[in-house]
Amino acid sequence: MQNEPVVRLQGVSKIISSRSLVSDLTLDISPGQVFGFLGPNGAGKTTTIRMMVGLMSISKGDILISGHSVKTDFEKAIAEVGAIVENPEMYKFLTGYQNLVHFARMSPGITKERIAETIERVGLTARIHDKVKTYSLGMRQRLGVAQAILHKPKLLVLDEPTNGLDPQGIRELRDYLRQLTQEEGITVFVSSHLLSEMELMCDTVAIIQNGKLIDVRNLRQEAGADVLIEVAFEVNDAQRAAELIPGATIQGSNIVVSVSREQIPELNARLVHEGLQVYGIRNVTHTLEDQFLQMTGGGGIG
Ligand SMILES: Nc1ncnc2c1ncn2[C@@H]1O[C@H](COP(=O)(O)OP(=O)(O)OP(=O)(O)O)[C@@H](O)[C@H]1O
Repeated sequence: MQNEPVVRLQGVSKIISSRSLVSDLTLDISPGQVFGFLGPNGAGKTTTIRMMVGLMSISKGDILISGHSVKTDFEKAIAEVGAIVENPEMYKFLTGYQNLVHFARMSPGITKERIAETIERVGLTARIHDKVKTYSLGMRQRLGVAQAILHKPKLLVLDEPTNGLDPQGIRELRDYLRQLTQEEGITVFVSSHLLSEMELMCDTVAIIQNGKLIDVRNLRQEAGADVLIEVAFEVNDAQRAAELIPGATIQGSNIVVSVSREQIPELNARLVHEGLQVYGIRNVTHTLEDQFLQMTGGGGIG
């Protein structure tokens, strides 16, 4: 199916010794994007990922990967996944290329051409015949990603991939993950506790705290006519203004209304036409940062 979600979390919970680590996560991830799973330390990101890739059992609910249940159809589900959850296994005294060839032997059907293509995709061509022990952290990670996508999975899962990378490394990661979605049609699922990185890297971000899903946001919506923003009009008579504008709520001397950008001058004209004084118009849409700061009490972003 064309629009089938790559990942579907259906009421997923993890309970260990009667403690709930993850509660009732429900979420669909559509194909071809970089999807961010954002939350402070201990929020339940790794637990969720471990359930997605079969490293931990699911206490309640189910996870479907390309329509296959991780619970009841694990082989098919996991065939669609490439992941780096713990440090990928690599032989440091072999070259990157030798590592990939060795790894490819374990999965049937991976050709030499596919290995070459994958090396290209992760930008390791220039150093692939050097020993892994000479690689930087970023290069080891690229090799790990190459290993993870050799079998052309639909989903690539990376747990905190920016940890330990310098700003240049983070930038490169962002660029090649984006390219992977375009060139391989793969969906990338990354977790992080750093909002600033997620905002630059991801098309959609889900926020998790204390094991619960707080919000899911599309970060790539163009500011167009169909995007609603919250706008406050500061007026001399909020009561009357609210009567003139359907759906408006009163907040002190302001009315707040969800509108498209194009409607703002229209509403302003209506208020003025009805004899109201408009002292100010402000966009009060909560940014992701507002929300994340509120949620983490101000300490969660880097
Ligand atoms: N096997 C386990 N048994 C008991 N508690 C666990 C287990 N694994 C994780 N936890 C607890 O579950 C909570 C969520 O942990 P998890 O590792 O999923 O968080 P996280 O969002 O990935 O955070 P971090 O970025 O710090 O890894 C934490 O309080 C952790 O101590």
